[in-house]
Amino acid sequence: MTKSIYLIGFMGSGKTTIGKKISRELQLDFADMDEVIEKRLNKSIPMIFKDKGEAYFRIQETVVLKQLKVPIIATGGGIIERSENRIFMKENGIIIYLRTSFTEIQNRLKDDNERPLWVNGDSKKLYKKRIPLYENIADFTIDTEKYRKEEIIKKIKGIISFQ
Ligand SMILES: Nc1ncnc2c1ncn2[C@@H]1O[C@H](COP(=O)(O)OP(=O)(O)O)[C@@H](O)[C@H]1O
Ligand SMILES: O=C(O)C1=C[C@@H](OP(=O)(O)O)[C@@H](O)[C@H](O)C1
Ligand SMILES: [Mg+2]
Repeated sequence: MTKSIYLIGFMGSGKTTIGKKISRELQLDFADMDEVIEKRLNKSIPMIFKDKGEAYFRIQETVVLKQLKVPIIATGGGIIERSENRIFMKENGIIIYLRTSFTEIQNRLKDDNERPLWVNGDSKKLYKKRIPLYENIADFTIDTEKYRKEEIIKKIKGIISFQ
């Protein structure tokens, strides 16, 4: 395993779920960036946003991104917000974009209250702003509605086996 696999995509696209499954099936180390940040700060994401604000969270994201050296990394949906994150992932990894329609995201996150930017603010506007950012840096794009989870995992396994 030379380069890390970065899973990117909007909130609810399945980065955490799929990343965990792949790491289990391939016996590869995995990191979910949100989990790493929550453990480091001993605070939930909502509490970090509430107590420290989004800007502070974004700084923590960049610090963690640059420190993580494991094969499979599930990023947070906003990792593409900062250009230094985009550049770092492009230079240090293989980027797989889990593409999901906004309607499907709404279905998956309808009861969610763990994502401050989903619960508050204009998530549709955020979605539209971010899609080009995901698309521009992706080395591979997988439609998470067109394929079942098992098929998504099989595709990612294929990408890993070729690198
Ligand atoms: N391919 C998929 N099809 C249907 N539901 C999914 C899929 N991937 C993830 N989910 C569900 O969507 C929700 C968000 O998944 P999660 O892995 O936390 O996404 P992310 O880390 O990208 O925000 C969870 O309830 C999860 O079970
Ligand atoms: O889209 C975003 O800005 C965020 C997505 C979340 O991760 P998931 O994409 O895993 O939900 C988490 O990093 C935080 O709530 C911010
Ligand atoms: Mg996640």
